[in-house]
Amino acid sequence: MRELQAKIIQEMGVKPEIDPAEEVARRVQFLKDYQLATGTKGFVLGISGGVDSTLGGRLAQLAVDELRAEGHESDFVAVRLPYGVQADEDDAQLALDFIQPTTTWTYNVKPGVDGLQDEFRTTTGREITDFNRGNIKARIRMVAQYALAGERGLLVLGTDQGAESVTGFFTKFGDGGADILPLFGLNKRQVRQVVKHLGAPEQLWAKVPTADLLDDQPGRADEDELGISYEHIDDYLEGRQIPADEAEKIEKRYLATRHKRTVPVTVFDEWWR
Ligand SMILES: Nc1ncnc2c1ncn2[C@@H]1O[C@H](COP(=O)(O)OP(=O)(O)OC[C@H]2O[C@@H]([n+]3cccc(C(=O)O)c3)[C@H](O)[C@@H]2O)[C@@H](O)[C@H]1O
Ligand SMILES: Nc1ncnc2c1ncn2[C@@H]1O[C@H](COP(=O)(O)OP(=O)(O)OP(=O)(O)O)[C@@H](O)[C@H]1O
Ligand SMILES: [Mg+2]
Repeated sequence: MRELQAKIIQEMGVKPEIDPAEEVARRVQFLKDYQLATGTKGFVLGISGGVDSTLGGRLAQLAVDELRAEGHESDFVAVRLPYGVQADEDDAQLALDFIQPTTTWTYNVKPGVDGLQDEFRTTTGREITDFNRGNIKARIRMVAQYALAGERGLLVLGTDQGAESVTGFFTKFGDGGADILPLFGLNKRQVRQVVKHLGAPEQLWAKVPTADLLDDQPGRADEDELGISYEHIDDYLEGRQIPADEAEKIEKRYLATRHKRTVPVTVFDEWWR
């Protein structure tokens, strides 16, 4: 195995194979223990219709069901955060049907995003790029979830998992901004495996991953933007050998995005030198 690969696998905590039932039990227990230890009242998570939030949402609801059955106060707020009308709204509704959340809300991020876009133009005299605006969408979703969390004493869940973490394929302080990460340690195919094990319909577990942040290219596949396949990323994280040029692409992204996987850098930090 490549030297950096071994280091990355240790940091990402990905196992070469998993027992889905064991992963569900461990992660539901983690959510329950964390809620009880912090004295909070439950969880909030944006549900996009993608496979990561489908799993994160279902695990949260399973934790809430168990906490309630044990006599604790607990709520899971599943929040739809569309930018106006979402093209794959059907998938989001299917995810909600599967998750069965105690509470479902819809919080349209369009007015917030458009307001910032207008003020960007006023401030700079220029039109914001579609790419940069995509990151604003992800950050406004974070703001909306923290508004709900602050009001109700909830924890914001994040859906960061191994394949996204290693490539830094998330918006810093956007979808990367969360309190706890119940999927961390799984790669993308393991997320699918666990969702399938929990009984989600194929339309959800087989869905092509998309950040879906661009107006110019709606539903653009992550793999297209990344230029690396999830098959290769997953194999790499399971310790398998992949073509050297693909491994180099992953490692280049890993090194360039270290700043996203740490708390803000201070004068005491040396890791970046
Ligand atoms: N070396 C360094 N040390 C400390 N900070 C550094 C830095 N380099 C950049 N930065 C900061 O980081 C910022 C760039 O990071 P960021 O704002 O995240 O922007 P960036 O990484 O350029 O873009 C986010 C990427 O994540 C993808 N994404 C986003 C959201 C969801 C998903 C998904 O899979 O669903 C994917 C999105 O498609 C895009 O490719 C810079 O503007 C700068 O402020
Ligand atoms: N339209 C949306 N509505 C609600 N939440 C969203 C929306 N888009 C993104 N999110 C939130 O941002 C997170 C990161 O997006 P990401 O695309 O990585 O995950 P996903 O859509 O759940 O799965 P996939 O990566 O397979 O598309 C989501 O898990 C979800 O919590
Ligand atoms: Mg998505």
